Formats: sequence, structure tokens, C-alpha cells
Amino acid sequence: MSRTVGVLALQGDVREHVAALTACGVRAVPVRRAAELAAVDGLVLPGGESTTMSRLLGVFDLYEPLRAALADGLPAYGSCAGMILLASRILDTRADARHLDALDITVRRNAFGRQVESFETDLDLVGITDTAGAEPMRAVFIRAPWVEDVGAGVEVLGTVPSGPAAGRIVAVRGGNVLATSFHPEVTGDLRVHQYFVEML
Ligand SMILES: NC(=O)CC[C@H](N)C(=O)O
Repeated sequence: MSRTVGVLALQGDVREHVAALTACGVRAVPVRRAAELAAVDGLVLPGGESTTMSRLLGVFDLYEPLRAALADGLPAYGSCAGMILLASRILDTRADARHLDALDITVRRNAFGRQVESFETDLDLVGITDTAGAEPMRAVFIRAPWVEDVGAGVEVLGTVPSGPAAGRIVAVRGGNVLATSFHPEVTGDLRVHQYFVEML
């Protein structure tokens, strides 16, 4: 039976993730309520604005159920704002922004700074672009966070290859939780979504 993957649908790049997941052969459904959350095999937390999503998690009574589902091992993939929400520690956020503490990393919001708020680069990603003959992945960063440090048990999957931010961590996996600073849903390259579907 095909797996069902939810996309947290409070704000942000929801449709693009639903389309990418559908193209990977799973059933993709928007999630706005706890009952919908209970019916999925995995959850994508899209890019958007993390403090807004954090507030909406409270408005939709999803914060506690989602935190509990993640603590119970629900596989999750967070992109950009989604990475911020999943992190255990956040630098440069609002004091009242709640997060889900599901991935033992420290992220810095809007880390790439004003001049390069949005940029693209080619990335090599462990487990994703390292098969024979595979191309690097074109990665789109939009006012993106980077990962300042990772805890034991979190694997670094990718870093910025060159430029002022060379070496900064932008893709990680800790157990059932995957996160990228960039937006794979906007390029048509399905490899990050495929990797996540294989984690289910
Ligand atoms: N593209 C994005 O998701 C941007 C994230 C946004 N800067 C935030 O802090 O939430």
C-alpha cells in the first residue's frame, strides 16, 4: 500500500511539496489538524516564515500533538523555516517563538545575511548525490538558516561548497528527521523528497 505523507499546511510552500511528493509515488495530503496528523506516515514542514508557523501551530492546536508525534518517532523533513521549527536550539529568533525540539542542532535564522538573502549553488549531498554518475543538486536558498552546530547522532549531509559561507552546514539528518536550509520543491529535482520517502 502506498504511504501517506502529510505536508504541514499552515503557511508557506505547501502545494510545491505536495506536488513533489506525489511525483515520488506517495499519497500527499495537507495537514492542519491533529486528526489529519494522526493519519500520516511522515510529515514535511515546508519553508515559509518560522515565527508565523510557530504561532499558527498554537492557533490550530497542533503544537503539542506534533511535538508528541515527533518524540514518538514520526519521520519528518523540514525545509528552511521547517528546519528552524524542528531544531532544538535557534539563534536570532523571537523570544516567544516556539519550536519542536526534534532535531539536535542549533540553527541561525536568516544566517546568510542581507546581500545574499537568496542565492543558488550546486551541492553534494551524502546519500543523495553520491551515487555513480549523479549530478550535484542545484539548491535554492531564500532567506535561509544555516546549521551552527550538530549534536552527537546528527549526520551532516551537505555544506556550502564555496564563497563567503563555504563550509556552512545546510543539510542534516538525525534519526527519523531530515532537514535542509534550501528549497528542493522549487527546482523539480526530486532527490531530497525521494530520500525522505525512503526513510518512511
Ligand atoms: N524560505 C524560508 O523558509 C525562510 C525562513 C525564514 N527566514 C524564517 O526565519 O522563518
